[in-house]
Amino acid sequence: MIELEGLTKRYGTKIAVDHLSFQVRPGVVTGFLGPNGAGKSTTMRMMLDLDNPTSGTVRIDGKHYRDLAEPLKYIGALLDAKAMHGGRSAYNNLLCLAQSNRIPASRVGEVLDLVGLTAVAKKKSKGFSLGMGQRLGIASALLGDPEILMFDEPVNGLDPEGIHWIRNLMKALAAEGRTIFVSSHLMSEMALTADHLIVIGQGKLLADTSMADFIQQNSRSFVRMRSPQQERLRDVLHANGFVVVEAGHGALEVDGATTEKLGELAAENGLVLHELSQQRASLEEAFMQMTAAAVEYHAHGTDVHGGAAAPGPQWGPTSEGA
Ligand SMILES: Nc1ncnc2c1ncn2[C@@H]1O[C@H](COP(=O)(O)OP(=O)(O)OP(=O)(O)O)[C@@H](O)[C@H]1O
Repeated sequence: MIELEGLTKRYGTKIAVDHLSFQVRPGVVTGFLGPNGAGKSTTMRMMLDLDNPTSGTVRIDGKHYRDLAEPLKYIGALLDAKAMHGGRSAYNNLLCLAQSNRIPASRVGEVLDLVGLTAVAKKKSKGFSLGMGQRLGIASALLGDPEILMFDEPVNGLDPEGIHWIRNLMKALAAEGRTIFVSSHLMSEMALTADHLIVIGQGKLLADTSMADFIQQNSRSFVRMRSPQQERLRDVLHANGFVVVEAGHGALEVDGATTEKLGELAAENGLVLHELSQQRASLEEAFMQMTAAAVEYHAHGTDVHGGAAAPGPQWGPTSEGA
């Protein structure tokens, strides 16, 4: 368990992290999202005592990081995969880390095997590709077999096989009851990996909620219908009080209804349907909807909503009521 209370970081007049309070719980993968410059890396650095908070606290299983005797056995982190000593082999990089945390040398071979780097264990890490460096960083995070793991952009530079591997690794580690905290800019990937989300914007907490609730609360959900008898279908829907939007290509979009209800209504009226499908926005659309006002760096002349069909933004933290 990781607990943040009122965590704040100022750089001069800039508030990078603004009174952040949340908990990262064991047994699930928690995604950490926010637009560029939102304060994710600063927050993660403070969690690992790599940066001092201006105010507020972070507790790792109830303790401050600097009070953990052998921190790698409590919390493993991949923050910057390039932080390894390039002149040392993959094996020696991990061995140094293991020795400083009284971790047996046999564990080095185990984690190299786990991340698929056994064949290049003796090679200097400066010759590693981005993906290999990322795997080495993940190996170092796993070295102490910690209960808590933090990954900043872990799929950066990984090929599809590597992305699949890290996704399953994170899920498996969470299923073992570990606390997994992961940031990523790849929304499609996050949607497949995370169960719970912490979203920040301009250093402030915007959401602390389950993935399903986040998408539901920040996007429009509707049923899409197509029929060769479109006009009659529209009349029937109107007569039954539904709000119908013409979506082009002969499709109608109906808000606030289930596919069951609309299918039955069509059948009662002898209407043929070619399509009846529940549509829900993606995590990416929901994310852009929520963070639109908190984006620090906009590209000029670009619609940041990317055509997301959604009502006006909802502000303030959302919560599962946990
Ligand atoms: N050492 C520093 N000195 C001054 N400002 C800083 C420093 N580190 C970060 N910042 C500022 O703090 C804010 C948060 O930065 P941070 O890197 O934590 O955001 P982020 O969410 O990780 O961004 P990204 O997604 O782009 O990596 C930014 O406005 C950044 O410019």
